[in-house]
Amino acid sequence: MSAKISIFQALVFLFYRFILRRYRNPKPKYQNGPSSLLQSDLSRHTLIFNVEGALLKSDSLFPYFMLVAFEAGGVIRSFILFILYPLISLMSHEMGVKVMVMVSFFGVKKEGFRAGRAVLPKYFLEDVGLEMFQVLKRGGKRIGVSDDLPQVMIEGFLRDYLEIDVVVGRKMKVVGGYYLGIMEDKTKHDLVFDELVRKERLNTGRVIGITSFNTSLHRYLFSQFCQEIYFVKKLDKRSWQTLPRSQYPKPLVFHDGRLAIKPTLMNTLVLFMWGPFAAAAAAARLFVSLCIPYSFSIPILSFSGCRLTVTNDYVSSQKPKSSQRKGCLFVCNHRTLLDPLYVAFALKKKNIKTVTYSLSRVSEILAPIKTVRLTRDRVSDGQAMEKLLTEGDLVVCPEGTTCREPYMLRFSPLFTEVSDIIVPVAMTSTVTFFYGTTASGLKAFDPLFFLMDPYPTYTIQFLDPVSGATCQDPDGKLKFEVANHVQSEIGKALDFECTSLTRKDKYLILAGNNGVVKKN
Ligand SMILES: O=P(O)(O)OC[C@H](O)CO
Repeated sequence: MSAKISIFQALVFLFYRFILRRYRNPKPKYQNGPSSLLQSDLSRHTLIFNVEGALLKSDSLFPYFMLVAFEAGGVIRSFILFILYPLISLMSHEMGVKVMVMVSFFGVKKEGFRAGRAVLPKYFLEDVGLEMFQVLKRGGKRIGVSDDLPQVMIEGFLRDYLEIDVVVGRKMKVVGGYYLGIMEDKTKHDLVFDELVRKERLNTGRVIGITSFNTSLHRYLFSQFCQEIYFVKKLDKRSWQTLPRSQYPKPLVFHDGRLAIKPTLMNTLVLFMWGPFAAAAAAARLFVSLCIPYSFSIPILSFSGCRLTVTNDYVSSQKPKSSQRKGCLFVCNHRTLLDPLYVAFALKKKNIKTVTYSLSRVSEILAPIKTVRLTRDRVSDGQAMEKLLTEGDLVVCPEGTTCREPYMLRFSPLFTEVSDIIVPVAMTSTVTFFYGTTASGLKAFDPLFFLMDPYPTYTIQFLDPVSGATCQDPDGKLKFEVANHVQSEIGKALDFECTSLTRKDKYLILAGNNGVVKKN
């Protein structure tokens, strides 16, 4: 009998152990760096990683909150965040984050908040550690969790650009459509995370956690549900390389925001110190370019920091006889609204005209060359361009909108029908502090921001002329072929990738509208 009981007891014990193993959390295996995962097959595993602790290389969240403060709140708000930083750095990590969230988000309209999708992805991508990215790429399912960053700041970057399946950031409290500047309670956040990981555990059974030593909350939660936990040390991060642009899962073609520099503490200090000089520089440069003849203004502007390099000068004698009666049609890729003006500088000609689409009234008034608005009606726009060509040289940017990155948007083919000779112009423009373009901001400030930069730089390359599509084109294909050819010639000259993206695509991503400008 006693033998029978002991067999029964052993069976119960075995069963109990089986149940325990299956349904209770086994002790997780703690590992040091996640690099050993590079050798394992993770395709059936779920990887849960801490965004700020294990994916981003930098230790400071200040630049990201500064971007929100500057782009969504304005200069004064960003200045407040900057002067509060010494105090913030004396606070506990949690309190510091709370203050940064409050300063950057308080009173910002939820509906109009686009920085998370349009501005931050560029800066987050430039901060991703290559080693960690390679580990994540191997995972079957990837879950990104943040203990400190609001969901609205990380969701766009993680989902749209890194293709992370689930993102769990901190939710923000909203009253009357405006952010209160307070994140939801941590315990609520923990519950969401807890629930998610529990489900994941039941679905896949194999959950690996990757976090850092600093995130106490996730250390506890990760240990509850993950079979293996990997810890990233600050020292590991320092040796990580940055994810190169060529390995971005989705290319970063468009981004918005005025700041062209990551606002680290030091960069922000420099930006605020440059502020008063920036306003003076913009005013002086504007005056010089409007009121002084090119022969004098060009050297003065270059002395003030505006740089223009013309490679492969355009020789007007290249112009063939057939177009002698007309002006020359210059077709360029579009970097800023000042492209046509820089073509005029390069040619040292003031009598040059351009057609525009979404130029603000202020920019039209300030423009030292004649600008004519397009209507997006093929016939009347074509006639307007032909008329302008009879008056002299014309600059056209057929992308219809600017692009900051090394990509070119689709070339609208209308320009091919108005001239039998086209001069492609390859342009690049670089800035140090401020972008002179915007999709969702005030376009009237575009030229000012460009001129406020310490070294606004342009490089212009005149390419060999190509024939237009003014001759017989029965099936209407020629104009597209010519437009694509001009695009690819410019692309080759600049080493830019040609895309079929349009103005509409850009505005949908950055501003949530289709980029159509209201007639006024
Ligand atoms: O970048 P966008 O859309 O403001 O385009 C600027 C162009 O100069 C419009 O004609």
